[in-house]
Amino acid sequence: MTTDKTSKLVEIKNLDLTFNQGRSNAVHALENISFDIYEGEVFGLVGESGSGKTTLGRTILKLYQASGGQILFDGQDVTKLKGRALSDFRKDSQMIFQDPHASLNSRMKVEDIIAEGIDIHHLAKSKADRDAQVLHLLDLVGLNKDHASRYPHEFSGGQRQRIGIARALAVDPKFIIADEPISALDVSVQAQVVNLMKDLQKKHSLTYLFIAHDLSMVKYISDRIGVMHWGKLLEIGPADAVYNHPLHPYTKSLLSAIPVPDPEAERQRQAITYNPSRESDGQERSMVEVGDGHFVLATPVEAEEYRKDQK
Ligand SMILES: Nc1ncnc2c1ncn2[C@@H]1O[C@H](COP(=O)(O)OP(=O)(O)OP(=O)(O)O)[C@@H](O)[C@H]1O
Repeated sequence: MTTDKTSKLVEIKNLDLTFNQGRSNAVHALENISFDIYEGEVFGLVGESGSGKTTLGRTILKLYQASGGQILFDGQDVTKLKGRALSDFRKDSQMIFQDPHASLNSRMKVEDIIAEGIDIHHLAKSKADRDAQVLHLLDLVGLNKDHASRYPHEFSGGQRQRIGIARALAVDPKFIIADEPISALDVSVQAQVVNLMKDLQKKHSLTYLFIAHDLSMVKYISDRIGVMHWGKLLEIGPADAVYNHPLHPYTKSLLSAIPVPDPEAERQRQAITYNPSRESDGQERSMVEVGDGHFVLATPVEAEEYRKDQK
């Protein structure tokens, strides 16, 4: 995978979001999140359920309003987009959802689901052009023309996710947020869908934010990985570094939960329990670069410990 480290497609600066602000049920879902996603990069975002991954994705796409901070897309402040610029942003950034069953309108034919964005953004010159685009998209995702006139319930989970991918690709986007795109699929088809997404990313020079809780699959598709917990980014680094030399105890704990295929290694695998007390001790922490491009949320003292740990 080639990553152009000079060109930032998405810049997230000190992003904050509190749901139900000022009420007793307030949730601080995003806390001072800063990171960039480079053009052509796959950025994997991992963390357990409730850590804020979906909220972060939806906030980047302007589906939720941030309480503070800034999001730049192609250098433009997302919160300030209006009119034509907003419409372009809506076309350039697409989402693939976790549950392909719930996210596809069951009363629409596949061709109309796939062509939704083409219609909204007036990207077809004629009905024949629209049909041709749909056929091309079906082919791209490994489906065929006979599938165009069918309904979502006639497909398997993996095929439905392929329809969701074709729908996202239909408008020729730059950026795709895939929110746990394989979590709802049978293990046997998960790798096929990830491989397809990887191929398409290369072919179409796409940039992905790939959200998942399973680090093993994320490692396979991502250039860099960010680890989230309780609304905070705890660690960011090259995929290999985060996977092979995790720094933050939370990342270590996440990794230790992954089963290993080798039975002997699996027998010896010890799950590490994470003690989150350091996250609520009131100490000020910032992202510190401990290794090459490998950052961890730490106090100066902890940063030293992480540096030693790395050696
Ligand atoms: N619309 C909302 N209103 C209020 N609270 C919300 C809303 N959406 C999410 N939350 C809360 O924000 C926190 C982060 O949720 P989020 O769905 O972003 O986590 P997640 O990491 O994507 O989890 P999952 O893997 O289960 O989707 C949770 O505590 C959740 O209950």
